[in-house]
Amino acid sequence: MAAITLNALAHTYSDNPTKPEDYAIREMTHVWEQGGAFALLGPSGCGKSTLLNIISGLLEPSNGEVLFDGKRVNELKPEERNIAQVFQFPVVYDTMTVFDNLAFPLRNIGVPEHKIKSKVFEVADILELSDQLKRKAKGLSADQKQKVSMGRGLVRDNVSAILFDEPLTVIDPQLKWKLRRKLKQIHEQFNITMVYVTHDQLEASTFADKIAVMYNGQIVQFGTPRELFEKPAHTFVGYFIGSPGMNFFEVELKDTLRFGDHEITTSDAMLTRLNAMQPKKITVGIRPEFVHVWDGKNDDAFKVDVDYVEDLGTYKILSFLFNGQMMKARLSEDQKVPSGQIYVSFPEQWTKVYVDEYLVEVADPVITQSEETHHAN
Ligand SMILES: Nc1ncnc2c1ncn2[C@@H]1O[C@H](COP(=O)(O)OP(=O)(O)OP(=O)(O)O)[C@@H](O)[C@H]1O
Repeated sequence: MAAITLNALAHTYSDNPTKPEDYAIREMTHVWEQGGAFALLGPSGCGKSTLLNIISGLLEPSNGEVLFDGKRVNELKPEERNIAQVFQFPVVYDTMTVFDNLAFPLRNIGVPEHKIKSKVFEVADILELSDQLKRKAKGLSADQKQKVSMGRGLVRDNVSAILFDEPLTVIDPQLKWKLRRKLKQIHEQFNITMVYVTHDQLEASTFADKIAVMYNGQIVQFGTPRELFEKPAHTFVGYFIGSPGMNFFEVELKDTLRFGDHEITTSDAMLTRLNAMQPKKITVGIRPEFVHVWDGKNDDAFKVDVDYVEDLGTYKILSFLFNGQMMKARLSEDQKVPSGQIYVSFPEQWTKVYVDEYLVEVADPVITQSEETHHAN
């Protein structure tokens, strides 16, 4: 088991890289702590597989270091890194039995046969493969084959980490949740560092304690599913996480934040910070879940036009035009379905401000004891 550190790591497939876009992995420093269950989440082509292959040693990075428990492993071959990797498509030897498939990594390193037997039985039991051990792998279903692939990673005692590269792609939807639960159980039982690559936010948040969101070769946020939802550190996280994603609109800084004729409420501390930054582009984001839709007229709220309401069973998505821009609000099942002109507001706590796509944060105002007493009264 190991902590995996990526130190000033970068990778390009180009022979002559000249600009950031030439890099599949842009320089990053990142730590996967020992024993954690992590997900690496991002759209197709953002660099997930490249990063995983660098960790496992299948690919040599152009720059930077990979460290396991603080020890540089760049020069170690994949088989010397004690990393198990489970790919999209199961890697099994069809002509061998399930037992022999599971025993393979142990036989390779000369483990005595009696030890192999007990280890294979233990892992087969966890993966619910005990009654399949004598079968040839060829006849197994895709999910059983994928379990054998995972099992091959788990039989070795000294495995530092298990890397999963979209392991459920070929699994039937109704079996996916079962395998996912199994992975979670294995993580709890073995306390192994696990990194799970996916482009599916549901898969990421059901598996991982912490998710690294990757975009254009960079990890733009590393946080719990809740942090990614409540406090997206980058506009891409706001857009990619959530269904539908965050509403964004570009504002101007003129004493206050303005979107057309509308003033967007924000703190004085935020305005001071923004004035100091002199940003070229300021974007405001609010999640549909946090847009407040008023039942009736409210002079403190924005007057907007309803475009349409989509009924999704247990909730509804209201689309409305705000200063000519389409935005969305999530309505609960029992909420009245509005039409025509309605009033919405954006609670300040959930209204996030981004400069150059990154979240701008200001410290919460310090409340002194006397103020607290005053508020309490
Ligand atoms: N062998 C290669 N040679 C050249 N470019 C490559 C190679 N492998 C990947 N790339 C490029 O590097 C970038 C990152 O690809 P990578 O496969 O790591 O992304 P990914 O997030 O895993 O995508 P996917 O989910 O589609 O597998 C992409 O632009 C891709 O085209």
